[in-house]
Amino acid sequence: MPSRISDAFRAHPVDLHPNHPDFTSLQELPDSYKWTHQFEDFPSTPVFDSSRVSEPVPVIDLNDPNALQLIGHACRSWGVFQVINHGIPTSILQQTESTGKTLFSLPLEQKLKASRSPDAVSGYGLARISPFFSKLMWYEGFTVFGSPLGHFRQIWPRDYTKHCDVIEEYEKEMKKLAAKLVWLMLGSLGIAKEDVDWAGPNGDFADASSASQLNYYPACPDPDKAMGLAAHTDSTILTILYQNSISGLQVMKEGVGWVTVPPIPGGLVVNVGDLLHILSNGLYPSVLHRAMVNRTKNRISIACLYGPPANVQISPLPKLVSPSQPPLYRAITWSEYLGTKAKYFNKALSIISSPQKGLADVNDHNNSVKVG
Ligand SMILES: O=C(O)CCC(=O)C(=O)O
Ligand SMILES: [Fe+2]
Repeated sequence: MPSRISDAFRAHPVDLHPNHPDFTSLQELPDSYKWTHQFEDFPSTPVFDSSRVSEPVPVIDLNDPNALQLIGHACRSWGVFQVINHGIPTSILQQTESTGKTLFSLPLEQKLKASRSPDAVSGYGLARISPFFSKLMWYEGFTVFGSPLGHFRQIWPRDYTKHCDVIEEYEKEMKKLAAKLVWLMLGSLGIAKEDVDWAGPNGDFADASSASQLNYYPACPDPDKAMGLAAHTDSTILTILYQNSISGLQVMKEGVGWVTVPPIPGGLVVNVGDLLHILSNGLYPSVLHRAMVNRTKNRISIACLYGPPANVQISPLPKLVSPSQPPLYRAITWSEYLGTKAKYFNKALSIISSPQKGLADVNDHNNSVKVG
């Protein structure tokens, strides 16, 4: 059983590099990138009820005195919301975006110097979820877990320190915001600091782990047939996503279908991840989401993937369990969950459902089905 985050990935290597494309050289969408409804793994065949017009994804002002209730409602009914007045200086978000842009604009051979090795977490490469789909995604990404120094030195032999500083500052701010959001999300369920022993003596989640995921979706010659990042839920407690001004993120709203989350100036998207789904005993569903691409514009997004210390057992919080609400999931560490996700992808939550009925479901794997 993996005891560290990196061990979870080492146990499930994903070989991503041999055919890494240079998107700038492709004038037409190759067949291997064409996602169509004819393919059974096309992940966007929602049960779409066109008679129901969706409300927009909630936008919550963190200075609003009702923020706690609004967050609770958003988590329960959407599993996602946007926040404004979150306290992260715009300059930090802009500088991080600029580092991302600089990185992805480099020639392919330069980026490949920082390739993520098959059994590692950090580095440049395709989407980690790629092996679960027969079609390729119009996407490139760079994951930072721990220090980016080694990779950044390869990419920018001269000015790597500048970019390392940007990422470090971004991560520091994001971790602060993430801890605040976790308490708001749990607080809206009546959970107090003393109910979460791994939050640390000050309740500041000092031992929490996080990774930064830079996502890049180059302009695409045939965006209606392409997929940026296929439908998935995040294996986190929560994810904070910054998107540049180009729209692309969509979330699945039950009974409605895919709903676009439009970028709002200064706003950040907050996703409920699988581990919060578990902690909340299913009250807050992890949100199924995907990213679409654009014909003329390059899109960048930056995700802060926030989780607990790697070895803490995560299970439905005792306050949310009762004889009428038995625990839906067994206890699991983040490392172990990442290993389960790497193996079973969107079936991971049902695999750890309690009592262990999930194993029987493994064979009817269907990527379009929301788990949990
Ligand atoms: O680019 C986006 O909008 C989504 C990114 C995402 O889902 C992720 O990084 O997990
Ligand atoms: Fe995601």
